Amino acid sequence: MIQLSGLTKRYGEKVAVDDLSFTVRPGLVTGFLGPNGAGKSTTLRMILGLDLPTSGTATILGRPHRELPHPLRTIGSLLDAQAVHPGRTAYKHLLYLAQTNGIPAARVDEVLGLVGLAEAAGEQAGGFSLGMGQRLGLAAALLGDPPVLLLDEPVNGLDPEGVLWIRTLMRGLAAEGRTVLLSSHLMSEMALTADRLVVVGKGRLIAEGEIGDFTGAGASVVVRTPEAASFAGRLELSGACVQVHGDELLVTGMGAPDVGRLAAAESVTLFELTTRHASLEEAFMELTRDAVEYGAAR
Ligand SMILES: Nc1ncnc2c1ncn2[C@@H]1O[C@H](COP(=O)(O)OP(=O)(O)OP(=O)(O)O)[C@@H](O)[C@H]1O
Repeated sequence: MIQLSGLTKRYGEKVAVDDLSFTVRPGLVTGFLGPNGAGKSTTLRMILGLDLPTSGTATILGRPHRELPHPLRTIGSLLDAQAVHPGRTAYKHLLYLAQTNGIPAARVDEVLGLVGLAEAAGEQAGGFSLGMGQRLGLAAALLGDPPVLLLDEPVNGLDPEGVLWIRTLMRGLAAEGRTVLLSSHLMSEMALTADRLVVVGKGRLIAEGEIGDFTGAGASVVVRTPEAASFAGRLELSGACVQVHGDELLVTGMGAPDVGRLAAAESVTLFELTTRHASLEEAFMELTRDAVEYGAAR
């Protein structure tokens, strides 16, 4: 469990994180989503004790990071996968981390296997591809077998196979009961990976909830009927918003069951009755419309 309460970070006049409060629960993948400059990295750095909040608190299992007796065994993180000494082998890099955190050396081989780097254990990290670097970063995050994981843009720059691998790994870790917080500006990726979303813009909380809450909110119903014009009028009388395109109606403000019931009551023939969910991308754009720092002119 990660808990943020009134978390705020100012850099001079700039408010990077503004009174942010939310809880990240165990057993789920929580997506931390926001446009560039929204304050995601600053928030993650404060959770990890790498930046001090101007005010407010961030706790992991009830304690601020600096008070954790065994940080790596409590929270594993991946912020910048390139932050590895280039001349050190993958094995040595992990061994050093293990030794300085009271983790048995045998765990190094375990995590190297877990992330698919067993073969490359003796290679210098400086020669790693982006994907291998991400795998090594994840191995470090998993080293202490922590109940909480926090990853900043873990799929950035990965090929489709790497993306699928990370997605499966994240879902598996959450299924084991761990708390997984994943930042991203890729809403399409979040739709496939996360159970819950926390959306921020300009440092502030914009929305949080289950993935379905986001796509469900923008749902519309497509109706095809030979009696389009008259049925549209009837729907509007019942409070729905209707756009007519030939024999097709796009209905908002009324769910498919109610549209179907009304059609039955009025003996209207329907050729199609389909709920169309807004994509997460559409929902995200709508939510963050006013919070994009440097968006294209509209
Ligand atoms: N050390 C700093 N000094 C001054 N301003 C900073 C500093 N770090 C971050 N900021 C500003 O705070 C805001 C939030 O930045 P942050 O990197 O946390 O956003 P982000 O959501 O992670 O963005 P991105 O997706 O682009 O990484 C930005 O406007 C950024 O310019």
